Amino acid sequence: MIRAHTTPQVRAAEADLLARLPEGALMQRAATGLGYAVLDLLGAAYGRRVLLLVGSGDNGGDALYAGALLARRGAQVEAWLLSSSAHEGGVAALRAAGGRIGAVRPAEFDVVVDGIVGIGGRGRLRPGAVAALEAVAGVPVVAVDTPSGVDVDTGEVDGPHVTADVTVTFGTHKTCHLVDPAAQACGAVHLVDIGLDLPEAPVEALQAADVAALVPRPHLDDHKYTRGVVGVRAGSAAYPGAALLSVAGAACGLAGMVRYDGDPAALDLVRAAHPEVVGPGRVQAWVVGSGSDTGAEDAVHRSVADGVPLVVDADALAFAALARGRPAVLTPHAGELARMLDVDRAEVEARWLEHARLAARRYDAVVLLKGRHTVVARPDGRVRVTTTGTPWLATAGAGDVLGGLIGSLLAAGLDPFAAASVGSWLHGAAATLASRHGPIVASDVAAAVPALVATLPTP
Ligand SMILES: NC(=O)C1=CN([C@@H]2O[C@H](COP(=O)(O)OP(=O)(O)OC[C@H]3O[C@@H](n4cnc5c(N)ncnc54)[C@H](O)[C@@H]3O)[C@@H](O)[C@H]2O)[C@@H](O)CC1
Ligand SMILES: [K+]
Repeated sequence: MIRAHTTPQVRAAEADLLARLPEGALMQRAATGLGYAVLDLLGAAYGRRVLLLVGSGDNGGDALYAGALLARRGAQVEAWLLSSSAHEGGVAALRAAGGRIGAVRPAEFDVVVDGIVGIGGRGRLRPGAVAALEAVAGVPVVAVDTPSGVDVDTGEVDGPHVTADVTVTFGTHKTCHLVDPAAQACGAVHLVDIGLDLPEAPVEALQAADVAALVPRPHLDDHKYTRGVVGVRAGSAAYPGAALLSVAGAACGLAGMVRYDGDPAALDLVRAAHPEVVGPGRVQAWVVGSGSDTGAEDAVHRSVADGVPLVVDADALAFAALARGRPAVLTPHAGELARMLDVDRAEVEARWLEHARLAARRYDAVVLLKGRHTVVARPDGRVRVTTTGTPWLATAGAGDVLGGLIGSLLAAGLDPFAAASVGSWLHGAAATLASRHGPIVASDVAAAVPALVATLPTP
């Protein structure tokens, strides 16, 4: 599991550790990890030109000590001090190692180390920092802890900021490493363990081993009914494709049986594509999805009345309030969530985390906000971010497959938060597997799920 802690949580853990360690030890751990990560990126130190952008706090201190490490290995290291004060010990260490400090001449650098601000950054970057970033545009950047200029605890971005190739963070991940748009500015994120003892994280991201432990697997004495039956109410005579794709997602094999209870006109098409699908009957979870035409309200009503968990997607989201307080997963994209909350789409896209949490609270249900890094929020504010996927997944019908997949996990017994986060992880990973860097369509994603599940480590 990747866990992202808040700045106050990190500060508290840091204070606890600082009290038990010799002075400067924590920063040495951080700076050493940072120095080696820069070395990794450069391939070698000797003769390489490294520019440190140094702010006034400990983030700059980390950059200076890492610069000293690189200078001792033969790199030409220059520090551009962006504030009237800088970490004194770090400045002395860099000087002692042969690094240069002061006015930086226009020169070509192999890498820029962004030590402007980390978890102590407040508000927009100051003009001097912005000018420095413009002067080094195009040079690969390693960000220290967080890309300067992004909001660490929300993942929001308001104004100029560093766009890093690599971000080296310390002790734990921060929200900005997972949540867009800030996550897009991080590049590859490398975590250096500095020994912090941390509480439960409010934001996390499942990894393959976590999914392997959560994904339902049949027991020796299971039969199709004990593995769970998922029912699909999506599609119509006018929109049979939505029925086919929702069923494709539900019929990936993670539940024991799939029932289709949509428009009878679509049932023949569904059966032709998925002969294993049966007609209406008892289920352990419903998927009420897209293309139900005018039948969406009735479909949500009947599914809620059944008392089993449900997925509410697409057209049905207009009636999501009917599922309030039920075990439900609502699966809007940004535009749909904007309508559910009566705000502009741009506001949702600027503040993913806030809006996903707000909707989960307001609808008293798990909300899965679809995006590059999908955000799954529980009413109590706990969040999982999906980091699997490929840009090729932005294709028609992919959401229908996701809804069906989550429904099958609900039917198999996963709680709504687990079903949504595991389903989203599998959906993204299956897309990557199917795509192999090339184009895909939604049915390819569903078709790749069984092979993907087979590659998961056995827990
Ligand atoms: N907390 C921890 O556990 C550890 C923290 N370390 C480093 O320490 C950093 C935090 O250090 P600090 O608390 O000194 O804070 P930072 O260095 O992140 O930033 C605070 C400084 O930047 C200035 N500043 C704030 N907002 C600014 C803006 N928008 N534009 C320009 N300057 C701005 C402030 O005047 C202040 O001096 C972490 O990000 C990490 O890099 C590591 O050394 C080791 C462990
Ligand atoms: K930084």
